[in-house]
Amino acid sequence: MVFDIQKSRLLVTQGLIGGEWSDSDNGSTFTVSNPANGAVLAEVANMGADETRRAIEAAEAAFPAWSAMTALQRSNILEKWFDLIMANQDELAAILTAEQGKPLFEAKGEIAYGASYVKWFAEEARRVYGDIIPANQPGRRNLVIKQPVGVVAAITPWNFPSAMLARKIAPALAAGCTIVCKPATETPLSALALALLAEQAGVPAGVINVVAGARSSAIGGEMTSNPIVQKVTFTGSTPVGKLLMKQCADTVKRTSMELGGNAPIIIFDDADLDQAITGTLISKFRNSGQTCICSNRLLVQSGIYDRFIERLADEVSKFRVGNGLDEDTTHGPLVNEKAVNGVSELVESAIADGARVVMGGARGEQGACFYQPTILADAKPSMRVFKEEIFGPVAPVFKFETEDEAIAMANDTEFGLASYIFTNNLKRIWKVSEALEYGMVGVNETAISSEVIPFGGVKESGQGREGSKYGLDDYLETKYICLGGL
Ligand SMILES: NC(=O)c1ccc[n+]([C@@H]2O[C@H](COP(=O)([O-])OP(=O)(O)OC[C@H]3O[C@@H](n4cnc5c(N)ncnc54)[C@H](O)[C@@H]3O)[C@@H](O)[C@H]2O)c1
Ligand SMILES: O=C[C@H](O)CS(=O)(=O)O
Repeated sequence: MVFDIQKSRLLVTQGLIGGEWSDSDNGSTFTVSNPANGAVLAEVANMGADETRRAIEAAEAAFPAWSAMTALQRSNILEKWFDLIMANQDELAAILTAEQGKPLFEAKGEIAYGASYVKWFAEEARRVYGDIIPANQPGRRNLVIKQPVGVVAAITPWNFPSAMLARKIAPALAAGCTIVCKPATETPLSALALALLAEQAGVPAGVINVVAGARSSAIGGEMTSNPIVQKVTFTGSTPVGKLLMKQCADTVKRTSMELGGNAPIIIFDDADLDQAITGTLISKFRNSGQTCICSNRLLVQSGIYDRFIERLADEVSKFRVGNGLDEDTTHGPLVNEKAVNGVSELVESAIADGARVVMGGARGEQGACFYQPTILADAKPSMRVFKEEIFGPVAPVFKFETEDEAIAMANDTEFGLASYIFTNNLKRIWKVSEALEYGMVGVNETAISSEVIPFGGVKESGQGREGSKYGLDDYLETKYICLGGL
């Protein structure tokens, strides 16, 4: 059964500032619509710099009490939040699919994935240890303690509107920080629903604040310039990430950046072809190709090139593209028409440069936000689809001859987020994994994300890690205390 989100008590259209749900100062709103059919879902409070400044001040006011709580007290509240998210998984998923478009089964998976970070950091909260360093001089003790950085600002993307936010709020609160969040303009409803459940879990007023708005640069400008904000954590495109880093420089804020990708999936002649096809379907077409770790370039060794394309086309032809709220849909729309135009332009450019359309290659007939699942053969490194993040259901397949050629092709990009290799040669696994300039390498597996691993990239894919035992470091400062005169 699919929830009617208009009847959902989790459908919130106001921002959250200092524990108060409120309209924008000037009463303006912005429209959130369903990309599958253009239906208007809600009019949401269109907040800007003034509301953001008040939210930052509310987070500052809440910080002393929240950071003074014991780790166990914060942990217990995060555990309650986890329980409430999972108890409302279906309703949250329906809201997510309605505003973002992904199929319901993927949305349910995303809700559970985001919740797993809440549970993980509820546990990690209780393990923020310090050190006692052996004295290098008599009469003193060298102590190291970890303290929360303070007020955090978080800006998140539309492609995982629930999980990307949970992946930031959970470690921030676990560390003792307070936070002001700006969800993507396309998908604010998932963020607001999460904040409502956090309030019900007992997160005190001002600890979590959410300012949604179509004036992203105004909100971001306040977040990056306000001296109260000690850290900005951003997930989104590399160009916006670079802009935010520059804006943060004037007040030397700490930043965590989860940015764009251009993942290679390298399939060697000796790969298990069934495994490689399954891995490609997941890594290329999940969320209709709108994930930061989607395989953007399929590098296939010459010996299995034709067989791989044939097998992949056979599987892709089984997709059922449509409205994510229809339970038999396997792949939904792109987030908006602008995204479809971008994907279409990249495909047309590749075709003009010699790529062969094996299947798809045109806009979907289901509606303005749909693009057909597409496979392009004879793709070349000179093409835009090799250099640019496609962010759509398009699989350009490139041929290579040797291991060294594959490594060189894979690393020929300014991005460095995820990469994948399929081979059963142990020596090759080590050589290629260590040679790839990426933050993450999947070997014979592409479903590599989880709360227990350090998610993040190198080069222009970002800095910092989310999840894992490393994930709290981004929200903690290390303080050295020299205890003398002993
Ligand atoms: N590395 C990761 O974990 C990860 C995860 C998801 C998405 N992404 C990347 O995000 C991109 C797609 O998401 P997107 O289209 O939402 O990215 P985007 O950069 O356009 O927007 C991301 C967020 O930034 C906001 N924003 C845009 N301009 C801003 C400005 N000037 N000041 C402040 N905020 C601003 C948007 O409203 C949104 O909330 C892709 O490049 C994808 O690879 C990366
Ligand atoms: O799009 C980016 C997400 O981080 C992908 S994942 O859901 O974490 O794998």
